[in-house]
Amino acid sequence: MAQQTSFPRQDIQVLLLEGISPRAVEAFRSAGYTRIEEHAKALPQDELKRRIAEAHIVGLRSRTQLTADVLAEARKLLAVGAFCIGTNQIDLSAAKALGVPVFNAPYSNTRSVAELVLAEIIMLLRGIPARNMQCHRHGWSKSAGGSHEARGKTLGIIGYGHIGTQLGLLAESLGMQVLFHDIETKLALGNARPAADLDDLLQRADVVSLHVPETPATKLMFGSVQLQRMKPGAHVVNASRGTVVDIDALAAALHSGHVGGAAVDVFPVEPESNTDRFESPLCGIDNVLLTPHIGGSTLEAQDNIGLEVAAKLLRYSDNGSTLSAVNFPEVSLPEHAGSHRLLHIHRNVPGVLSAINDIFGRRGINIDGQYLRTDPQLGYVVIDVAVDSLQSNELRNELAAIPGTLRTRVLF
Ligand SMILES: NC(=O)C1=CN([C@@H]2O[C@H](COP(=O)(O)OP(=O)(O)OC[C@H]3O[C@@H](n4cnc5c(N)ncnc54)[C@H](O)[C@@H]3O)[C@@H](O)[C@H]2O)C=CC1
Ligand SMILES: O=C(O)CCC(=O)C(=O)O
Repeated sequence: MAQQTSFPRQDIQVLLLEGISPRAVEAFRSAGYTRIEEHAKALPQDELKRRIAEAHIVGLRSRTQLTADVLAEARKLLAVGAFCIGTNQIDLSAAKALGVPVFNAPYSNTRSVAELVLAEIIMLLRGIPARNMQCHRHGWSKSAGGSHEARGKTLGIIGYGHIGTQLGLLAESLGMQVLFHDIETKLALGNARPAADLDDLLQRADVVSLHVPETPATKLMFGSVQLQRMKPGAHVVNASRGTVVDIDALAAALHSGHVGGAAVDVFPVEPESNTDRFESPLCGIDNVLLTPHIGGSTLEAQDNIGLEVAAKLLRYSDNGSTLSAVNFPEVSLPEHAGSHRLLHIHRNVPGVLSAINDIFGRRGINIDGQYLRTDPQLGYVVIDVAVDSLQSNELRNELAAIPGTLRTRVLF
């Protein structure tokens, strides 16, 4: 049976996990949403299943694993907000098959990551991680050995998207030469140049920085073969995803001295909470800067993300708009003052649209506005009609009975 979910805002349960910015909470409250449950960290999977069963809107960051298994429990779920850039922690296809759009913040922490990486590049080129450790151990090694200016060095960026391009511009302002490699053809900003291929980049870069998403193609894309192709003594930065780099191979290349240093923010296995122990083969290697997945963790970025993703969730919940959803046909909708708005999400099979229109035709109801977007799997139809609440509920019941329907909703 298709899900039917239409109710007042104060009945909508919002579940916010992983310490999402108070700006998001304020946004929900000022829009009239009062049932907001906040958690400072990710929930264990069993607890998550119990909590998500009650939730209409879920907000998470990178730790919560929204698997198909968990989503199967989410019977009331309307939408998911990833309060970050990456959405690899969410089974997007499973969410889509349930008729649940997922929204994220594709730019709000871009600058924070780029700034951190830029700082790390300077630190690595100066050999600061090891010198810092020596001083902590009461050592003193005042020497220029292995210490270099960033000016004139070559930065190789793998994944020239939002973060990669920002980083490239910042690095150029230091006088670095920027080379990049991407699977897509990208407009080179500033004086950046595309490398002939990944090997070409690896052979020429003094620092290699990874900025690709986690996909099947990027999993372990950076292993012993790629590390060996790097210039001896060159540095590696990974602030993308922990699965992209073979961390054991990186540890071996650091121990052998072939890689000069590394800065790593993301790990194949990350602690679930700040009280859990962090383990990595990179622990204890002096010339490695380790950070606890905080590339995007600045107050500025978190506030911006809180506002951006909350606004997208509210717009979908109040207005039906799916603009910038990452797994859903995108519909940008006007306001619907004076009419009831019926939302119909269905599997994209033949006959659904004519079945929808038949319902209104049979009842002699004039449609004020109709919006339709489909992709190969899913159809999303929005219908504005000037009817009363009784009629809109009857219409919704009829719409929900159409074969292939996933979810229906009425917005008043
Ligand atoms: N450490 C942290 O706290 C943060 C980490 N991230 C990670 O950084 C990643 C990149 O973020 P954005 O730049 O905003 O993403 P983006 O989507 O703008 O850029 C990614 C680029 O990688 C390219 N790409 C994809 N597969 C590739 C491959 N196999 N080889 C070469 N290039 C490939 C894409 O074509 C695209 O240009 C995110 O997906 C996320 O996983 C993002 C924000 C914060
Ligand atoms: O801040 C977070 O929890 C995750 C940041 C991140 O990795 C992302 O935005 O993709």
